[in-house]
Formats: sequence, structure tokens, C-alpha cells
Amino acid sequence: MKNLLTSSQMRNADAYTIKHQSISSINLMEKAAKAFVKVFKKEVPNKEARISILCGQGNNGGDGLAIARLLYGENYKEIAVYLIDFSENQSEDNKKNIKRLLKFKIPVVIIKGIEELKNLQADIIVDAILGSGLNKPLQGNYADTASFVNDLNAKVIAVDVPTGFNSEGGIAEKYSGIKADLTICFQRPKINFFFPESVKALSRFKVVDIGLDENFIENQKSEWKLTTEQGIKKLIKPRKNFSHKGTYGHALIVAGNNTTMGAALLAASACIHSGAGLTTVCLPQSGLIALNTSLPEAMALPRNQHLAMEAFDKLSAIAVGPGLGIEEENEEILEKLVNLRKPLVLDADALTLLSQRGDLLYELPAQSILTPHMKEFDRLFGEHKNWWKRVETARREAVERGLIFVLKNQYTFVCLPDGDVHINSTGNPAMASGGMGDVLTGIITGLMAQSYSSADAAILGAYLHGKAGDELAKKRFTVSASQLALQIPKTIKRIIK
Ligand SMILES: NC(=O)C1=CN([C@@H]2O[C@H](COP(=O)(O)OP(=O)(O)OC[C@H]3O[C@@H](n4cnc5c(N)ncnc54)[C@H](O)[C@@H]3O)[C@@H](O)[C@H]2O)[C@@H](O)CC1
Ligand SMILES: Nc1ncnc2c1ncn2[C@@H]1O[C@H](COP(=O)(O)OP(=O)(O)O)[C@@H](O)[C@H]1O
Repeated sequence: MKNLLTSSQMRNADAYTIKHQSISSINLMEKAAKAFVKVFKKEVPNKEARISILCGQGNNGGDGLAIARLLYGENYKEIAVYLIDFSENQSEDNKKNIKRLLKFKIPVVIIKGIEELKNLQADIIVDAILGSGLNKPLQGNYADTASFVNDLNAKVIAVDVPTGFNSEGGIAEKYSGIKADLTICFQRPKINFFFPESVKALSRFKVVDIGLDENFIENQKSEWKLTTEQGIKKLIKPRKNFSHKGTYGHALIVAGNNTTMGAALLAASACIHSGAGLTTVCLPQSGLIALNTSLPEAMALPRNQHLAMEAFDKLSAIAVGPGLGIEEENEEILEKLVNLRKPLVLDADALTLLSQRGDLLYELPAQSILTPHMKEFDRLFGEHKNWWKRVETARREAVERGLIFVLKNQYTFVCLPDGDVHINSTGNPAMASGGMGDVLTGIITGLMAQSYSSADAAILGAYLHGKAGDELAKKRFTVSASQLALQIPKTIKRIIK
């Protein structure tokens, strides 16, 4: 897992690297510019493209100036540099890079007011006006420049971060900065890149290594962790010699209703394919034939008001909710499950029921995992103005109540009782279809049955779910939930190879 840092922590990482790796700040800037250019060359292979590089007066602008010089060296023919000269403060490395740039035949235009940009024509804009040093929303000339750039019919590639985009903290409802097609960012993605509101500022990002001290970065205190395949590989437990079905636990999935039986089948299939030794599905009588024919590996427990829960004590993992229905009898079952005092996996209708039963919500056994999407989360804890606030609530509730929240989205946030937030980077829009969440619940439950801790099951489950979807999406326009469940064993095998 990788630590994600705030901009001020990243500045410390810059300073530490400069001090301890005997590299000067101007050389670090050169390294950053080189790393940027390496990606840029792949993105813009056409050497005739008209490239306008907009440089501010700080170090982000300094990067832009170095990039201009390096692109010139790479034989890009049509480069123009615009010095956005709206303030008094020029950084030292920015000054040095201007001097270096002036030795080359690259046109440089000084921009004191927005009207001086009006003749700018470009296929590509390199946005190096403001970087992670942003300390307030853009106003005046800066905001006008951003809206001018946004109105150009050009591809915008931002250096480190789009001008005007704050790297962490809530993203303003009205974004006044530059909208970049691609952001090439240094060493670590910005925390805010993972929040859905970032679409206002960036379509995609790539991270390049600029040689900052990794030990320093990893030793910083940060609650933000980015899940990596290397980290995931370490979590996966190999199947043991002489093991048998009892070794891998017995999962119970309480799910399904007359019109939503598929949810139970999908969750059960995912649970089986994630490696649970035994899977029992507790579903209405009307679902028995479907279960027995589509998933012969699963056992069935007909769900009625006489459901005896004494035997549930022996189970290694229990999930409740997918397609369950919110009728009174299901509320009673949920209450009985909560009273077992074993960690549960709670999804879908179980979450809706909890939002109507605040008392039960606050009685959930510690280490239980809740897997809400945005609407389910807000039903539980009230409307949130933005995703930053939503994750803050999830984090607080996780810490206060010893629960785990798997807050689902393109990037899923896994909030743990120790306050850490693991951001899952796998998954893709081909997976945006009904039943995907049921499969995630099944995977997490299957992992818990195999005695993964709740935290590991949540982190690993979210990763495997997205990764299986990514693998399938390589050859498919859309990925269905049942396909994804079948892909899980292949994904796990590939990761541990
Ligand atoms: N050694 C280093 O420090 C390195 C820095 N790098 C680059 O440096 C950038 C950060 O540089 P800086 O800290 O100089 O920051 P910026 O280049 O973002 O500029 C900061 C300046 O802009 C002003 N400013 C902030 N918000 C403003 C606003 N809304 N309107 C008008 N002015 C505003 C600040 O007062 C400050 O003078 C990174 O994003 C990255 O591109 C890279 O070169 C890698 C190495
Ligand atoms: N665009 C996307 N990128 C990545 N993952 C996605 C995307 N769309 C959906 N998913 C994943 O699919 C799942 C959808 O869950 P949910 O909304 O509960 O679906 P359902 O209730 O239909 O089962 C989540 O795990 C989510 O992360």
C-alpha cells in the first residue's frame, strides 16, 4: 500500500530529498520535467503540434519552463511559452529556468493581462501556471485565464495538478480552474484525484516517479493509503496442503426475495468463487429451485419466521442484505443476526433497514463491514454536500464504532477503525451495472469465511472485485456481475503467480 500525502507533506518530501540525496532543487525540477516529457512524448507523438506552455511564477511554472526547453530538444517544432506574470513573487528556480530557456530559439510572451492571450492558438496547452502551491480559489486574472484555456479547442496537459485544483480537502462546487484532459503528476497522485468531483478538473492522470525519497514518504503519518497490487499480493493466503473444505470456513448469505433472488445467487456465486469452503444461502422457499440448479455447490436454508439461529454460532462469516427486502420479517431477522454479536457483512436492504433502525445501527458488532453506495450511506447518516464530507463521516463512524465502511464508487474508500482510509484503485465503468455490489458482498464474505480479518477482507475484496472487472473489460465493452464472480479465481491466481 502506498502512503498518499497532502501538498505540505509533499513539500517536506521535496525538501528532505534535496537535503539528503545531494540533489539541488533546480536539478530535482529538471528530473520532474524530464519525467513529464517522457509521458508527453507518448501522448503527443506529432512533432508539428502547436504547443503552448503556460507558465506561472512559482515552481510549477519553473517545471513548465524546463519542459519547454526539453520539448525543444526533442524536436517539437511549434513551441511557444507564455509567462503568466500576474504577481510579484517569482521562485528562484523559476528565475533560473527562464535564464536557461532564453538561450534557445523559443518564442516567449509575457502576459500581464488576459487580453494579451487572445492571439494564442494551440493544439496542445501545457498547464504549468499554478501547482500544489495553490492556497485559495482562483480569482481575477487567474480565473479568467483558466476559463480562456477551457474555451480553447485544445488538449490540455497539466503539470502535477491542474491550475486551480486543490490537492486535498473538499472540492468546490463551482470549480474555477483549468480542466485538463491529462494530468501528469509527480511521485504520488493527489488525494483529491480520487474524489468523484475531480471530474470537473481532470479526465485522467498519470503518475511519474521523480526520485523523491520513498522511505521518507512512507514514514509520514497519513491516513490515506492507496491499495497496490504488491500490497494485495502480501495479503493473499495460499491454499494449504492437506486442506479440506473445513479449512476455508462456512459462509452464510442471508439474501434474496421473490423479485430479487438474483442478488442472493450472485453474492453466493462470488462467495464460492472467492474460496469459501462451504456456502449456505438463506433465501425464501421460492428461490430453492433457482439456487439448486444454478449453483449446485451452495447449500440452502429456507427463510421463514421459524428460522433457528442457534446453529449460526458455528458459521465463520455471515452476510445479510442483497435483495433481502425490507419487510418486517426481514427486519426481525436482521435484529436476530445483530444479536448474535458476530461481525456481519451488511449490504443493500440490510443498510436500508438500518437507516430506519438507528438503535440497531449503533448495536452492530465491532468489525462488521458495511458496503454502502452513496445513497445508502446518506440514508444512514444524512445528506452530504460532497464526497470529502462523506468520507469524513465514514471515517469518524468507523473509528467511534469499530466498524468498517466500504464506501463504493469508481474509487472505493475503505474506512477502518484505526482511522485509515484505503483507496481502491481498481475497477472501471464497464462494471457499472446491477448486481455488482452483490458480488462484492459475496467476495468479502468468502474472504471472511477463510479467516481474513474484516479489514483485510474489505481491502482485498474491493481490490479483487475491481481487478477482475479490469481484466474482463480488456476484451469487453461491459462486464456483467455473473461474469465477474466467475473471474475471481483467475484474478487471484494471476496476482499470486
Ligand atoms: N523541489 C520542488 O519544490 C519541486 C516542485 N515541483 C513543482 O512545484 C510545484 C509547487 O511549486 P510552488 O510551491 O512554487 O507552488 P506553485 O507553482 O503552485 O505557485 C505558488 C505561488 O502561487 C501563489 N498562489 C497560490 N494560490 C494562488 C491563487 N489562487 N491565485 C494566485 N496566486 C496563487 C502563491 O502565493 C505562490 O506564490 C509543484 O506542483 C510541482 O509542479 C517540481 O518541480 C518537483 C520539485
Ligand atoms: N465506474 C465504475 N468504476 C469502478 N467500479 C464501479 C463502477 N461502477 C460500479 N462499480 C462498482 O460496482 C459496485 C456497484 O455496487 P452497487 O451500486 O451496490 O450495485 P448493486 O446494488 O447493483 O449490486 C461497487 O463495488 C462499485 O465500486
